[in-house]
Amino acid sequence: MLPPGADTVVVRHGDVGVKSSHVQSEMERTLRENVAAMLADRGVPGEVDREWGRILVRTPEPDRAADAAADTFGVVSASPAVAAPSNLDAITDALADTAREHYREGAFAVDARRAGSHDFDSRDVNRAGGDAVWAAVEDDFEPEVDLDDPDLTFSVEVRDEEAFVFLETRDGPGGMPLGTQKPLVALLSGGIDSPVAAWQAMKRGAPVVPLYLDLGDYGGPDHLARAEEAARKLDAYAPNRDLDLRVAPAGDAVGRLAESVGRTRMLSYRRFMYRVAEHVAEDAGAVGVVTGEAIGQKSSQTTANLGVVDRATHLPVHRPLLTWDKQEIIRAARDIGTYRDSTIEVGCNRLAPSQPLTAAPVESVRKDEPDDLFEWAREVADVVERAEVPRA
Ligand SMILES: Nc1ncnc2c1ncn2[C@@H]1O[C@H](COP(=O)(O)OP(=O)(O)OP(=O)(O)O)[C@@H](O)[C@H]1O
Repeated sequence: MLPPGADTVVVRHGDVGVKSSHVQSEMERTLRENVAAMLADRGVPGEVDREWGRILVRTPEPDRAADAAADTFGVVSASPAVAAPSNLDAITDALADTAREHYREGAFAVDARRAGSHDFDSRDVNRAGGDAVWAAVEDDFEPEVDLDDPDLTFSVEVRDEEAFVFLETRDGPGGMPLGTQKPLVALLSGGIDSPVAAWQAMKRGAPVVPLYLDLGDYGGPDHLARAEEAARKLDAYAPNRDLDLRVAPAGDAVGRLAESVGRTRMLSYRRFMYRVAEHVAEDAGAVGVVTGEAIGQKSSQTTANLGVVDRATHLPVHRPLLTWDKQEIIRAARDIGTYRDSTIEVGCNRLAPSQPLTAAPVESVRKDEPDDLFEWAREVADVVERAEVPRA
């Protein structure tokens, strides 16, 4: 619900506020750029300013602008609002106009916050605002005040020169502005988990370089399409970043592993995958790898085996979903829009041996895997290609 004459979106951010003033200022600058990029990507007109620990979007389309802001990493919430001069008369006028437009029944409250120097305080705004709302509607119905559980809350934020009146607060993803961390290579498969993991890393400010290993005969024709679709969905959260999917042709290497390695095959495959990711990271200036692995989800993801596969790379392997249950992951995938209903036959399943080891000693994994496994990884990384992902 928008107040009449709504012309601004008040955007709040969270973690940014706990940094030193220099870091905070940098982060706010990045957030401002990202909100502006999100608006531009969606064709929403607006000017984005930074003021007193808030981002303000001045826009003729506050509804769409609030949605765009609420999809931007680092944003805690966004409220489409009408701006008024910060004096009691102007604020109560805006509240009365808003009440006439939207207050039809039930109980209401006025919830004011104030910062800066004024000759009134927030209790004065609550009192005068409450009277104004009451007077605006009392000829039509009997208004009621309920400060604990109102049906409609008239919110007011008063700052030095301006005040903002709004009725709703849309939740953003929270986290930190994208670009405030160094990038990570996101291993993106055609599955449900890896896009959620990449999104989580992005939410904490790290841009991702999406990497897909094309498993050739061990994959499936729609795996690549799935990975591309996931990259496209992620790209919609980061319009000013390069989220083209990088595709590594790993079919030959995987075929050779299938022929030559037994019960530890999946671990060698994953060690190979991390090595490819490491080389791609070096080329892209990324400082780590992010995957959708979770403890115990597969035999290669036991606590013991995660340790074995980590030894293949000097880069940290980040696993945001490490402790998540599948249902939580599915819920998150639905929320962020990367969930695909139909399950695919995963290439890894075709590659998996019938009796994989759940706690393989790293020495025996190394002994059984081809000596030149990591050379294959280098060769594959050298011919990685970009699949340009058309915008969503
Ligand atoms: N072909 C691939 N290309 C890139 N990354 C992959 C590939 N296969 C697996 N991964 C990475 O390894 C992680 C664990 O692999 P696993 O076999 O459990 O994935 P999956 O079930 O195919 O897909 P997901 O984990 O995305 O649901 C994935 O979350 C992903 O980060």
